[in-house]
Parts: sequence; C-alpha cells; structure tokens
Amino acid sequence: MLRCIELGKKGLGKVAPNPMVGSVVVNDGKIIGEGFTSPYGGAHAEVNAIGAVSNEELLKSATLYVTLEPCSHFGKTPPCADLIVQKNIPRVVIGLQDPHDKVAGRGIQKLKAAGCEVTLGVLEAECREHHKRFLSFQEKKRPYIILKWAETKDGFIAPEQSVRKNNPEPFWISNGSSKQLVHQWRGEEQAILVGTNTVLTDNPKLSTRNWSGKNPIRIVLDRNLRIPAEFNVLDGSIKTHVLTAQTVEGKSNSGVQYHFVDFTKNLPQQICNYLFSQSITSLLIEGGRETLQSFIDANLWDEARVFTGNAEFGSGVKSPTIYGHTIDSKNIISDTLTVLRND
Ligand SMILES: NC(=O)C1=CN([C@@H]2O[C@H](COP(=O)(O)OP(=O)(O)OC[C@H]3O[C@@H](n4cnc5c(N)ncnc54)[C@H](OP(=O)(O)O)[C@@H]3O)[C@@H](O)[C@H]2O)C=CC1
Ligand SMILES: Nc1c(N[C@@H]2O[C@H](COP(=O)(O)O)[C@@H](O)[C@H]2O)[nH]c(=O)[nH]c1=O
Ligand SMILES: [Zn+2]
Repeated sequence: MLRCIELGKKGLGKVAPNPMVGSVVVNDGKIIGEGFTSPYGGAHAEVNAIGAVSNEELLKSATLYVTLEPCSHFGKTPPCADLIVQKNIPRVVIGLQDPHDKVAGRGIQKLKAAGCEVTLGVLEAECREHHKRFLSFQEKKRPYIILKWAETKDGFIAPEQSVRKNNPEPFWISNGSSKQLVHQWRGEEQAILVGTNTVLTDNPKLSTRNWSGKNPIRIVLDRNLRIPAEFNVLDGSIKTHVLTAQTVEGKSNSGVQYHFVDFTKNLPQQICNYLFSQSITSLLIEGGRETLQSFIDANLWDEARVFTGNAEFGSGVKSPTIYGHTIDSKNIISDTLTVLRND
C-alpha cells in the first residue's frame, strides 16, 4: 500500500478533480503491474496497473492493492470494479472506501458479489492523508485549503508603504529557494487566491515559472473592480476568475471570467461554494493579511505553510493570527518553514 501511495503521488497537480489513486498488482509476492491515475479524463489507476501486467494468466491468482475503493459507475471511463471482476482477480486490498456519492461502498459490493475477497482499511490513515484534497471536496463540499505567507522575525508580512518602491512589486521576505518551493506548490494545487490589495501592491503573476508544471487557476478578489486592466492577473495568459460585487454581464472573456459574490455575507464560505461549483478540489491562498485572516476566522482552512525570514520591519502589515498544531518545522537555507494543521 505504501508503494500505491508513492505511485499515486505521481498524479499530484495533474489528475484533479479526480483523486490521485495508486495501485499495484502482486503475484507470488512480486509486483507484476503498477499504475496511477492518468491526467483528468484518462484511465484510472487500476486500469493502468492491470494493463501493465504482461502475463494476463497471472491475474487469476493475483492480489490488487489500491489506495481508494475501485469505482462502480460510468464516469469518463467504465467502472474499475467491473474490470477487476472481468479479469478474475481473486483478492483486492483497499486503503479507503470512496465517499463519492456514486461509489460509497458500491465498488466493494460489486467485487464481493462476484466472489472476490476484499480487505478494506489497510493504511487507512495514510491513504486519507494522501487523498486529503479529494476527501475535503467530497466530504466537506469545499476545496482543501492551504494558507501560505512569509513573515519577518518580528511578525510582519510587508513593511510600511513608504519603504516600498512606487511600482507595484512584491517585497521579498523569504529567500530564492523558498520562492522556488512555492512555485512547486502552486503547480500541485488547482487554484490560487489573493486579495485585492495584494494585487494592487505586488502585481503578482501567481505562476509556476520557476518550476515545471501547470499554472493554477487564479482567483482574485475585486469587489469594486479596482484592478487596472494592464495588471498581470488580468493578462489572460492563465485562466483567472475575478470575484466581484459589481455588474459582470458581458465582461468575461476566454482568459478572465467575472463572477458575482456578495462581499457583505461570509465571503470565505461563498468563495468555497463557488469553487465547489467549479470542481476545484484544492486552493492555495497567498495573502494578504485580510484575506488570510478572513479564512482563518471562518475556520475554512486545513493547512498553513509559513516562512519566517531573517529581516525585522518594526512596523508594517502584521502577519495573520492563527492557532493550529505544528506538524513540521524545517530550514529552507536561511528561512524557517513551519507547517500547521487545523485539527
Ligand atoms: N509576505 C507575504 O507572504 C505576503 C505579503 N502580502 C502583502 O500584504 C499586503 C496586502 O494585505 P492586505 O492589505 O491585508 O490585503 P489583501 O490582499 O488581503 O486584500 C484586502 C482586500 O481584499 C478584499 N477582501 C479580502 N478579504 C475580504 C473579506 N473577507 N471580506 C471583504 N473583502 C475582502 C477587500 O477589498 P475591498 O476593500 O475592495 O473591498 C480588502 O480590502 C501587501 O502589502 C502585500 O505586499 C501579500 C501577500 C503575501
Ligand atoms: N513577499 C513574499 C511573498 N509574497 C507573495 O507572492 C506573490 C508574488 O509572487 P509572484 O506571483 O510569483 O510574483 C505576492 O503577491 C504575495 O502573494 N511570498 C513569499 O513566499 N515570500 C515573500 O517574501
Ligand atoms: Zn475507476
């Protein structure tokens, strides 16, 4: 099962909103086939693992291991449970039951009804952690939310405006290696969100340009449409959704879509509802303070990744106030990266 999780990770940033499932086929103590979910719309992990077995005869005495219950429904591909039955695989070991409305135990029932021996719950906690984005989407009906910011030793995310240049650009607190790591993270999530002031003061690109991998969908708050058209987030180079309280009819084009939200009512929850409707299973929130704090206060966050650099500002924009439990703390050269969980 650990190998299945390792394989499943190869789908990170490529398969969402599908879960990044991993699977192996074992015969006589040896792995004879391995697979993981293909990019969205493609084959599921079990299909790839079974397809990798060169001698089909061996399937009749094999065990298939998989991180998530095999599907029982026709989605973009036919049910994996049917394929397992068709190939006469006698044993299936599953990490986690699939909470998806259309599966939820039906895959297991199908296998058992066909005489297959099913073991459920192997490394379940590890499989839940591995499938955290998919599980948040299915169970909480919102994306898995990762907060991220960089702060100084004395707790500021930006200096006073007077210290900054006139042209909007980020004021870097963290180092180049941390920046590259952030670009890697951006490629792992489906969407990235920033507040209006962050766009106006930093003119961010929110891209993965210092790493390989796809750019996340940009989600930008702009209640009163204050962001000038020439700013990077409106350049149409990356799919961008602007959430606004202004009339939006006829404004959207292929690169930038406008969506109305009521900024006076629990904005974080409305954003979650909108992202759910767009099948977005994970969201990285990169600031600024007000945006991050509103998600913290609404208890709509799962993980926070905080860089602490060496500088001290004395005054400026304060870091968000957050309580969570620290699951990791390590050095990224001169920075400290602390990871918190909301549980
Ligand atoms: N070091 C770091 O990691 C980072 C630093 N920064 C820095 O932070 C500063 C910006 O932070 P901050 O000023 O807090 O701004 P934000 O970027 O969070 O933007 C705040 C604005 O967004 C809208 N908004 C956000 N959340 C809500 C909400 N819950 N309800 C209603 N409106 C909301 C409002 O716009 P409106 O007023 O139009 O209604 C509000 O004024 C900049 O100096 C930037 O450089 C930013 C990101 C990361
Ligand atoms: N200042 C600061 C950060 N700022 C964040 O990065 C955004 C700019 O990135 P880009 O879109 O790539 O230009 C900026 O708008 C803000 O959200 N991030 C960090 O990791 N460390 C830092 O010190
Ligand atoms: Zn399937």
